[in-house]
Amino acid sequence: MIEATGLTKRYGETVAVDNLSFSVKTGKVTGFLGPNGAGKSTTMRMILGLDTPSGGDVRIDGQHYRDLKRPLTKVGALLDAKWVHPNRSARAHLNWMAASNKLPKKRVDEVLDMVGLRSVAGKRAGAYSLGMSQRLGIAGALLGDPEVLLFDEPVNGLDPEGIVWIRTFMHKLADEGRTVFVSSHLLSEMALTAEELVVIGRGKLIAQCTTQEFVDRASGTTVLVRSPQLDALQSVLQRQNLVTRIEDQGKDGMDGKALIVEGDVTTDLIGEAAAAQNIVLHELTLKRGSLEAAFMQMTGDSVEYHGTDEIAAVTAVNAPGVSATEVAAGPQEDN
Ligand SMILES: Nc1ncnc2c1ncn2[C@@H]1O[C@H](COP(=O)(O)OP(=O)(O)OP(=O)(O)O)[C@@H](O)[C@H]1O
Repeated sequence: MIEATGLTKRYGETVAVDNLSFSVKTGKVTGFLGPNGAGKSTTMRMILGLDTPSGGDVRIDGQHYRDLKRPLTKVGALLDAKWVHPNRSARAHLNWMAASNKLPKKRVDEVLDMVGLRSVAGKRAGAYSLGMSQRLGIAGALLGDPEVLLFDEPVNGLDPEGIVWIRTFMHKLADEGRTVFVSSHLLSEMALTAEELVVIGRGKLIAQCTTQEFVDRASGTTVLVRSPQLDALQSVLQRQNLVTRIEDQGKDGMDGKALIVEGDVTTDLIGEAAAAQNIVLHELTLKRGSLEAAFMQMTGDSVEYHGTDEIAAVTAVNAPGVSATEVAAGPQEDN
């Protein structure tokens, strides 16, 4: 478990991380999301004791990184995949890491097997592709068999096969009961990889919740209905105070009119309302928002212009019954 409380980092006038509090749970993959310059790398560096906080605190299972007796056996990290001497082989690099951290040499072959690099372990690391370098970085992070793993943008620049490999590997690590904290810009990838999210903007917390909650709260769900009696159905639903609109989604000259029902409605409710009036339905589909849409909404204007009120927004986003639209919109400004 990683726990940050009021974590702050200033670089001169720049507040890179601003009173940030969050926790990262054991046995799950937690995604760390935020626009460019949001403060993700700075936060990770503070977790690892590479930067000193200007204020607040971050602990790993109750301890500061600097107080860990054998840090690599507790926390493994991949911050920069190219942080390897280019003339060293992968095996020599890992042997050096193992020796300098008093870890058993046999562990080197184990981690090489885990990341699938054993057959190329004698090659110069400088000749590795980005995907191979990422695997080597992950092997280094796993060397001490740590409970906590931090990965900064591990899928950046990888091809689809590499991305799927990393995703599957992270799930495996979490299933083994480890704490996996991973930052990424690739939101659709995070939607598949992370069960939990910590979302920040301009150094401040925007949301901490499950990925599904984030998407649902920020972009909500709508229901799409196709029916030969759309107008009649729309009248029925409007009488129930539901917000509806008719969209033409037709292609190639086909009539593609569909009724879109907004808000937190269920397909059950609409199906039953239609049945009660003997209205025929051809399609009834629940449409969930995407992580991209939710992210844009949550980190857009609210971050840019309403930064000082985000802590209130976070409290609100975690409160039941508060719509994410209200949260994302933030307080009204008096102009
Ligand atoms: N050593 C430093 N000196 C001065 N400013 C810094 C330093 N490191 C980071 N910053 C600033 O702090 C802010 C947060 O940077 P950080 O790299 O942590 O963000 P990030 O979320 O990781 O961004 P990205 O996704 O673009 O890597 C930025 O405004 C950055 O310019």
